[in-house]
Amino acid sequence: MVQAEIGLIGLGTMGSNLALNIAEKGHTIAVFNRTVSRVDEFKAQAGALADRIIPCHSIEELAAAIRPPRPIILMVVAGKPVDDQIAMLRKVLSPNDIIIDAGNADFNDTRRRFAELEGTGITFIGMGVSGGEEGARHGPSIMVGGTEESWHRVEDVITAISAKYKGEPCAAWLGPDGAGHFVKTIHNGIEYADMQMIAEIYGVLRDGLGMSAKEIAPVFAKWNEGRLNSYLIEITAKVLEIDDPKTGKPIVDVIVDRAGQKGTGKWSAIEAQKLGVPATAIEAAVAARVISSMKTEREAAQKVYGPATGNIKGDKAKLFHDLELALFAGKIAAYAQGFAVMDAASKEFSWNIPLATVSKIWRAGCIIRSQFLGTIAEAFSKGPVTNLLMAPAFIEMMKEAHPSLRRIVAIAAEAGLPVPALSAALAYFDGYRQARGTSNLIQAQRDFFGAHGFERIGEEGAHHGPWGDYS
Ligand SMILES: NC(=O)C1=CN([C@@H]2O[C@H](COP(=O)(O)OP(=O)(O)OC[C@H]3O[C@@H](n4cnc5c(N)ncnc54)[C@H](OP(=O)(O)O)[C@@H]3O)[C@@H](O)[C@H]2O)C=CC1
Ligand SMILES: O=C(CO)[C@H](O)[C@H](O)COP(=O)(O)O
Repeated sequence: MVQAEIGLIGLGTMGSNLALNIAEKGHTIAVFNRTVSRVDEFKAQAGALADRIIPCHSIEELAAAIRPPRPIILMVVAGKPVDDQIAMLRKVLSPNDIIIDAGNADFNDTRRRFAELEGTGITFIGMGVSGGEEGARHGPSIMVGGTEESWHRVEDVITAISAKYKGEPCAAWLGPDGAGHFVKTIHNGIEYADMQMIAEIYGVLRDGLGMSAKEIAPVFAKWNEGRLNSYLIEITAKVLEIDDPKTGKPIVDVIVDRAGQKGTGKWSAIEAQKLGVPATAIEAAVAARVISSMKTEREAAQKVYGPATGNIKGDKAKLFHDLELALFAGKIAAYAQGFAVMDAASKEFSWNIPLATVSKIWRAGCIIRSQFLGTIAEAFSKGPVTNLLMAPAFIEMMKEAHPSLRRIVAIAAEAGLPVPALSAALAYFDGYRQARGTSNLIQAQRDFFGAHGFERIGEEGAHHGPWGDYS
């Protein structure tokens, strides 16, 4: 009987494409899916690659079809399904076999799974995969967490299936236990911020300037040729061009303005808060998706307060230039936040995440791939970076772009158009570059009502204010 070199459980969007990608790279792969009928259907649709696919109708059959030590990829919905599959696998696997959770997992779950599998002889890898359907099929960006030894055991196949940036594989070992899934989570947090800021600019163009989807599409297409060049800007231009076959209207105009979310954005915001790192653009993007889901309440509130005034006036050429730079400045702030969160987590969990490598493996394959990530990679390659806002290349870019961000946030506020992620990015930048902020007043308030104490300028130790006569 032909023995597969690798196995995969979960033939959904990502799993089926990843399995085809693996088969295409010359590996025989055994596959299993909860809904068992999908397994034969998948082989039947695999065309020329079908010979390298072994369909398995039970977990026992899957284990028997793979040559030990067995590497098995899980590509199922996050949470309990992953635990259920691991529990099933534990009954049929042997010491030295490797379970690779390639879904989007909460890194806290990944850490727990590492602990639960310790001592069983089974190796566990938590692996983030990004690139959507197309990436999984032809080359995703892959973020691996686990022991370095376990990485070397799967390195050949993982690098073979990954995207390549100028020949370099977009796959890397990023540290032990939850490091890979943490980095994938923050990738998605940044993805949320990127997408939200693009949507906010679209809102200014649509509701502030009254432009149609067809008129907005070339604006993004043009921006894609410059500093904003990225997969998300590219697909935004494409999406805005496409018509709905049912109505003939632009497809975006028939889609309900309620965004879904599966958890990674929220996990990013939660972990940033836990680590004490401001990730306000990411948080704003998560909150914006939540507000978007409150459609009925929003409709009622618009009746009470009226719609945004919109109707932005002024020099169009100057406005478009400001919009492009505002998006760029917001992007710099959001990435600065995301990388700061990863840096803090790396220190907190002693992961030693190579941030230069992270930016390098995000240059191709993943959803946030962009020209900009090349500049980030260069900044990290030159040495430690406290915050991207302080890296020389970014100082220049931010100096040029932040006045535009300021103007766009002001114009949008005046017109009543919500730009929460761009506003958060601007406030973060303004807070970060302000040598004397306003927390002296907060310290005074805290000491007044709770005797919490404060530091005095130029003096050591804790101090209290002369509140006695006033309280
Ligand atoms: N779609 C994307 O762009 C990306 C997704 N991911 C992540 O990849 C993973 C898979 O996503 P995707 O392929 O999009 O999802 P799909 O919904 O297309 O497929 C989900 C898969 O999970 C299986 N599954 C669901 N519930 C269970 C369960 N209780 N027990 C066993 N198997 C179960 C499904 O089996 P069945 O056929 O029986 O329902 C199916 O094979 C997720 O973690 C997702 O977050 C990561 C990067 C990109
Ligand atoms: O990981 C991904 C992309 O990188 C997935 O597409 C994920 O589902 C996106 O998150 P959400 O569904 O919450 O928008």
